[in-house]
Amino acid sequence: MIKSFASKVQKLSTNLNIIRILKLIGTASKKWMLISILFILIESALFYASIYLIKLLVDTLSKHGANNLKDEPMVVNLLLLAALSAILYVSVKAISAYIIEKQAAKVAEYVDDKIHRSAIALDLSFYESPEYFDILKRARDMGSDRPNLIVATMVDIAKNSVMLILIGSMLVSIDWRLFPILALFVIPTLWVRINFADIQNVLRLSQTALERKSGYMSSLITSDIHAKEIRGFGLGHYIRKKYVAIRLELLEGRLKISRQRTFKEIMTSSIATLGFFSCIAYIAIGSIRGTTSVGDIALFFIAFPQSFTILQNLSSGISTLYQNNIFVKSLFELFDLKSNLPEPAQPLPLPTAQQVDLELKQVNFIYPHATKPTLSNISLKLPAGKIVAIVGSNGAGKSTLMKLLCRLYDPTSGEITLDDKNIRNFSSTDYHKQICAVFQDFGKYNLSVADNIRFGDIHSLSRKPEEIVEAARNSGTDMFVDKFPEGYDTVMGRIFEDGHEVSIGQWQKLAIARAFYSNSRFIILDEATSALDARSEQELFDSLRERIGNRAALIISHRQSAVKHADYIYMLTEGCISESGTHEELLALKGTYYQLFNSKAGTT
Ligand SMILES: Nc1ncnc2c1ncn2[C@@H]1O[C@H](COP(=O)(O)OP(=O)(O)OP(=O)(O)O)[C@@H](O)[C@H]1O
Repeated sequence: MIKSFASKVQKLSTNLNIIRILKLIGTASKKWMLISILFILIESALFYASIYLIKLLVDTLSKHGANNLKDEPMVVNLLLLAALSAILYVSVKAISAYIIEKQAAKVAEYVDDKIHRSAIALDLSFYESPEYFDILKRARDMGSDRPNLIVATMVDIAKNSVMLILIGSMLVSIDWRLFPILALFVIPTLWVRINFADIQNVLRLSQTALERKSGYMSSLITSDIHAKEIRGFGLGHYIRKKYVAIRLELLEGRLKISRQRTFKEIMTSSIATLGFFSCIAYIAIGSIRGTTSVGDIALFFIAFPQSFTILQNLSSGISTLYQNNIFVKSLFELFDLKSNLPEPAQPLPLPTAQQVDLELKQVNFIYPHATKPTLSNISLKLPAGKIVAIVGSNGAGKSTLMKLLCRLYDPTSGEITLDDKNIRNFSSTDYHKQICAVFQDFGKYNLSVADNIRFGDIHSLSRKPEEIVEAARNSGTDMFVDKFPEGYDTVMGRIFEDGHEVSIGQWQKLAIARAFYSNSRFIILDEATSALDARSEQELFDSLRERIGNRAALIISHRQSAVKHADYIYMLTEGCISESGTHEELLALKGTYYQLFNSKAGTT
């Protein structure tokens, strides 16, 4: 057991990330960390002083007897000092609690912000990976309370360690054997707690995916997104039962461990209590035989239960740290994740010329974790000021190509160039400003209409409010916004009380307005008009060239009406370009493009 305990302690010191946690706490609130340390020292010193003064008092009383008037001032002084240090001790303890709360709040704020910063810095591939979601879930599960708990536990461990040294030295002054005997009896409790914290951590790791699944089931039942289908198909109770089954499975795993731990804790706590009473018996015998002074007996009865409590507190503090280590580890894992899109050491300046082309040259792409390529040997050009379209059946790779153009992923091989320079040579912030995309699953921001449009160019300070109105007009958004009493200040969506819900097509117009508002050189529309009525769609595409000004546009669509005006069209088939040309040329070819738009399923 001793060997196993030693290896546990070693594992504990290497695995607990203590240094890194301390660094994190220091970075989050250096001032409050130093104040905390100061208060730990003051509190411990006062605690020691108040106990030691009582020992001196008892010694003085027992030496001369209470009727010795000569010692009266001394007794009064000792009494006053003991009372004063006890009052100071409780006051400092109360202030310490406030300091810990303040420090913990600072750490929680810092951790929260760092999680958000890390999540923002990661590229899209992390959001499409289950492993990343597991890390993110555990890091998010830190919650706002867990950093508080960790800070409070660390402070508690520090305080208890200092007190243990002070109280231990008191006990050693009575009899050196007392302290090691007590420690020896407490070790099994610590061993069991660490051991089970370890087992619990392994269980938590293995349960993360299932926890996420249960969270997903719960969100299906409670979210507004699925509310219609859940009711329409009567799925509510089916999903609820699945949720309950998962929760039961999770609970059973945890309870199994808790049952084993309860049994072992009863055993080890009994051993510790036995040690406690053995020491009392030892001192009681010493006092009967007259080998221990009355002051020492008083000191023992005050200090000994305290040292027992301190040892217990230390053991539960360490096991709390150990239990929370899985979340701390995930937090640091999240902080350590690096984007798969490296930034150039010396980014090139963006081209200044008006007319620059965006080009894919022999691009191949395989999704992370996928086994076969989604795009193979793609070469296409989006010339300055031109409108280019990409068509293809479901799963052909159109949206993937768009993700590469937006540099949400880097090609596996081949290159994408802007003005003949590989886009990897530009800083991603600079490059992202060159491209603006309306995705199939575009964002719906429950904010004002103006904010929804302004998000297209949020960093520019020189834009005028009239430009928001112009973008709204170009996308057809003005037709419904003008009817709102609060116009562009109207809050969209129904999440907030004063929100105004609009139709999916109207949301889509708002997303297009956002793209039009942006100052990018290139606009990509991926099925961006799928929810628009036929007239609005036709109007938009018929005059797209005027609406986008001198920018180039890439249109991804299944509809002939959306692509027929394009200067050039690429047909994508199973990740490869199978045909290319103008609308008329492709129809004349009578190949896949022709079949797509002239088959019964084809849309016009
Ligand atoms: N995140 C991903 N991870 C792995 N594979 C993916 C991922 N996203 C898409 N794929 C694969 O890439 C293929 C192409 O998907 P993509 O979304 O690019 O097709 P699409 O042409 O836009 O289809 P649609 O017309 O239905 O929108 C899919 O069949 C799928 O197998």
